[in-house]
Parts: sequence; C-alpha cells; structure tokens
Amino acid sequence: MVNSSRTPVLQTEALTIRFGGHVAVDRVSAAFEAGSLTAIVGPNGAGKTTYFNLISGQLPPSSGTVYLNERDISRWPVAKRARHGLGRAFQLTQLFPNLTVEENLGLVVQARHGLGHRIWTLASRQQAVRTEVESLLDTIGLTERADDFARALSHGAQRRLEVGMMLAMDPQVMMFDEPTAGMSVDEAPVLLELIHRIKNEQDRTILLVEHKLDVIRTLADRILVLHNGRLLADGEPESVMQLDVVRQAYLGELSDEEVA
Ligand SMILES: Nc1ncnc2c1ncn2[C@@H]1O[C@H](COP(=O)(O)OP(=O)(O)OP(=O)(O)O)[C@@H](O)[C@H]1O
Repeated sequence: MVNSSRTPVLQTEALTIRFGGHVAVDRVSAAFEAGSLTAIVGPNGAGKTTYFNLISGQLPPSSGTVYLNERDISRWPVAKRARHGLGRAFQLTQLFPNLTVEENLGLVVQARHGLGHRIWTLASRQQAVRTEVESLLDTIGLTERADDFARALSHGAQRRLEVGMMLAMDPQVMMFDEPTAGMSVDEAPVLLELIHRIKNEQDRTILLVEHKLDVIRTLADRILVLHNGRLLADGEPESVMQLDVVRQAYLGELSDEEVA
C-alpha cells in the first residue's frame, strides 16, 4: 500500500516529450514511494515505453522534470542515473554469454565493491563478493546453474540472471518493461514470483509496464493508466480497473476526443 506521507524516491513532474508534432508523453506527473510496485498500463502507443525512456534517460524530455530522491536528474545520462540507483531490467544489464552465471554476477558485485570499499583488503573483499554472489544466486533461483555458461540458459533463466545483475547494482528503483514477453508459460510465473519477492523482501520501488491483467492484479499496489501520452487514471488496481473511462481506453474503445 502506498503511504502518501512518505517522501517519494522517484517523481515526474509535467514530464513531456514531443516527436515533431506528436506529443508521446504529455505532462505526466506521478510520484513513486519506496516499497511500492506500480503497474503502468494503456493501449498500444499510449506512451508507456517512452515514459520509461524519459525516466531512465534514454530520451531527454522536451519539458518537465524527473526527480530521484528530490534531485533533478532530467539531464543526466543513463549511466549516471544507473549509478545513483535507477535500474532498468534487460537494458542496463547485459549478459556476458561466454562467462558462467556466477562470473556474470561476480563482475557486477566486484565493480560495486571495488568502487565503494577501497580500504578493504583483497581477501576480505573477495570473501564479501563471494557471499553476495551466493545470496544473489539463491534469490534468482540459479544456484544449481552457477557454473553453466550464461549462453546455455533458457530465455527465462537468462532474464532472471539479468535481474540478478541489476540487483547486484543495488538499485533503489527497478523498472521492468513487459518482463515476461517472449517467455514460455512455465518461465513467466517464475520471473513474476521473483519480482514479487524483491518487492516484499526489499524496500525497492518497482515500476512495471505490463499488459496482462492477472499479473497486474497479483503484483501491483497501484496502477497508472496512460492514454495518448496523458495520465488518465492513478490509483489502486481494483478501483482504477472499475472506471469506465479506463476500461474503454484500455480496451481501445474510447475516441481521442472523449478523453481529451
Ligand atoms: N523515437 C521516436 N520517434 C518518433 N515517435 C516515437 C518515438 N518513440 C515513440 N514514438 C511514438 O510515441 C508513441 C508512444 O509510443 P510508446 O512505444 O511509448 O507506446 P507504448 O505505450 O509503450 O506502446 P506498446 O504497448 O505498443 O509498447 C507512439 O505513437 C510511437 O510511435
């Protein structure tokens, strides 16, 4: 449940981007708190992925602001946003196919420790990295596959390894754009369960672009509905999904004039 008295970790204020004459994201203001999972929904072309790109830094806004812990990060490049706690699954983290699962995780953990703990001895640093990698392997359910090459994993397991690599960066915010796209019916629930656990066990702020209503109902504390780049509704899933305007827009039955 979102507690509105807490300071948001992430916030967008009148965030807007135009492509020529087309406004793909149109003055979207929303705040996201620690420990919350927000699903961003809307018909095809509503602006969901573009909104994500503006938050993670792949696109610069035409106007409006993105705040991370109350700092204006609107003009920061992707890598700087990532270093300051914005993690985006399957984009910022790239697997090394010819390294093992354990080595992939170790690289990210090592990079973080190397930067943050220069005064440690080599031995204590190596031990800390090992312990953290073991814990990550357990979290993503790949302990048994630790010595396998990343390229040998199934699509679903590779996505879980990427989530593990993102977790290794210890982000405050985790963004997932249709995380189960292209997964088999066996693989999708495993990844969703992992996202659920991350949400429950850790105080992460999670943003999820998702089309599947059952997934949204299971995972989300809150739904943002985008339509033609505008924020059409924002609230708890059950009440938002009841709104006629949302049902019609979500199903694509509403003309642009009716929601303007
Ligand atoms: N780089 C770009 N240049 C021009 N138009 C763009 C660009 N990126 C997105 N758009 C347009 O902005 C609108 C929003 O696209 P976006 O991909 O964000 O929608 P979406 O809600 O994520 O859709 P889907 O559910 O189909 O992925 C679309 O009309 C799209 O064509």
